[in-house]
Formats: sequence, structure tokens, C-alpha cells
Amino acid sequence: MIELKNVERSYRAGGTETWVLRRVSLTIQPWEFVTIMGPSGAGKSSLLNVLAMLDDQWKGEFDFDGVAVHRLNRKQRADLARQKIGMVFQSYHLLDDMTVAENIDLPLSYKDIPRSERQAMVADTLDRFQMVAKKDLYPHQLSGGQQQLVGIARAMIHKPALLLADEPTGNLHSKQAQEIMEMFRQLNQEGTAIVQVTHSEANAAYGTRSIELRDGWVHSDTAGAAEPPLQEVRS
Ligand SMILES: Nc1ncnc2c1ncn2[C@@H]1O[C@H](COP(=O)(O)OP(=O)(O)OP(=O)(O)O)[C@@H](O)[C@H]1O
Repeated sequence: MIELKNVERSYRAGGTETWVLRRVSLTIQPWEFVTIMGPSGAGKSSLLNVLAMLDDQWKGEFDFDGVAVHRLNRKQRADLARQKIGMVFQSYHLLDDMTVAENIDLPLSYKDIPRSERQAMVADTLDRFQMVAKKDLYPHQLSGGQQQLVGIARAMIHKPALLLADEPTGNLHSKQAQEIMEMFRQLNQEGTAIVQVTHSEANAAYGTRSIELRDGWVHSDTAGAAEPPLQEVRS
């Protein structure tokens, strides 16, 4: 589903170039629930931004469902991302002039879904996230945790092919965080690939594969670790 080959990203500031992703090559399958870990500054958010198709200042190859993302122009990339990807941002990225219900509805507006069905999906999602009473409020009228829930609801409502989440539960208390991770697990079992960045061991435990970045390099990757050892295959 996702294939990155030698993806590199650097930032230039004051004449010096700082590398944040170094020859990252990864394959992610549609059924995977991947956790990206690593120390602060290791490049985790940068990698997520590449996968989210928000960043185009990188080198290398990125294939998504057979589409060569590195060959798309900005509009084609944005269209593909809107159709296929849900993203939970660390800093929520809600639209300030839209209500909670309108923010949650946004991904559906890019799809060809009848109005009545859309309304039912939004109502159902508001209910699941216990936000019905808040549906007409604007983001600035919500707490940080409530804004985070709206961001999560918006990323999940259209059952994207790929869900990306950057510290998705950082502002939630542990019970809420656990409920969100259960929702992620269910979404994954229904066919959404998930890539989450987290420092939380509890959240990481929901993943089926763990990738550790250090200084922009893939330092370790548990992919394949669950495969049976060679002698078992032979016997
Ligand atoms: N817009 C930018 N301009 C310059 N440098 C940047 C920019 N964005 C990120 N960086 C640098 O890239 C490096 C990797 O940042 P990134 O946010 O990907 O790390 P991270 O692993 O997600 O860290 P954290 O766990 O603290 O969120 C850091 O050294 C950061 O300072």
C-alpha cells in the first residue's frame, strides 16, 4: 500500500543544511498498525508529514496504492490525500470558523455522499465521541482535550484507507486515551492502515509493528519479527 524508497528531507537555515530524514525505505501493508517511536527531533513528525502528502520538499520515491506520489503535482496530491487519508495532528488543526459538526463533516464533503447520509454519519460520530451537546460550538469554545477529540473524529469519520496520528491522545486522560485506541484498533480491523507517532508505551501496545527513528534514520523495525523462524517453516 505504501512504499517509501530512499526518502530524504532536510531543512536549510542560515546557510547550513540539517537532515531530518535519511534514506528512509519502508513498506506498509493495508492491514498494519504501525507505531513510530524515537527521541524528540528524530524526524517522526517529518515522516508523518511526508506520508500525509502535506510536505513536498523531500527527495526519493513514495508509492501509495500504486500511485507515484513523487510525480504528482500539488493539487493531485491534495486530492489523493483527501480521498484516502485521515490525519490527527498534534495541534488539532481544526478550522476556527466552522462549528464542531462542520469540522467533523469536512472529509465527507470531499466525497460523493448523499446529504442525508452525511448528516446521519455526523450525528453518529458526534454520539460516539459524546460531543452532541457541543456540536454547534466553535473550536475556541472547547478545551484542548475536546478539540483533540474533534480532530480524531474528523480523521476517522470517512474510514480512510490510511489513518495518520501524531501523539493523538496527548491531551486526553488515560481512560479517554484507551477508548480512542480501542476505536483505532477497530478501524484497523475494518481495513484502515494506521501509522501513529507516540511516546506512550500504552498506545504503542496497540500497534502491530514498531519503527524507531534516530537522527532521521530507521534505527529498528519489528516488521517480519512475527514471522516463524526458518526451521519451523521447514518442519
Ligand atoms: N520547519 C522547520 N524548519 C527547520 N527545521 C525543522 C522544521 N521542522 C522540523 N525541523 C527540524 O527537524 C527535526 C525533526 O523534527 P520532527 O518534528 O520531525 O521531530 P520529532 O521526532 O517529531 O520530534 P518530537 O518528538 O519532539 O515531536 C528537528 O531537529 C526539527 O528542529
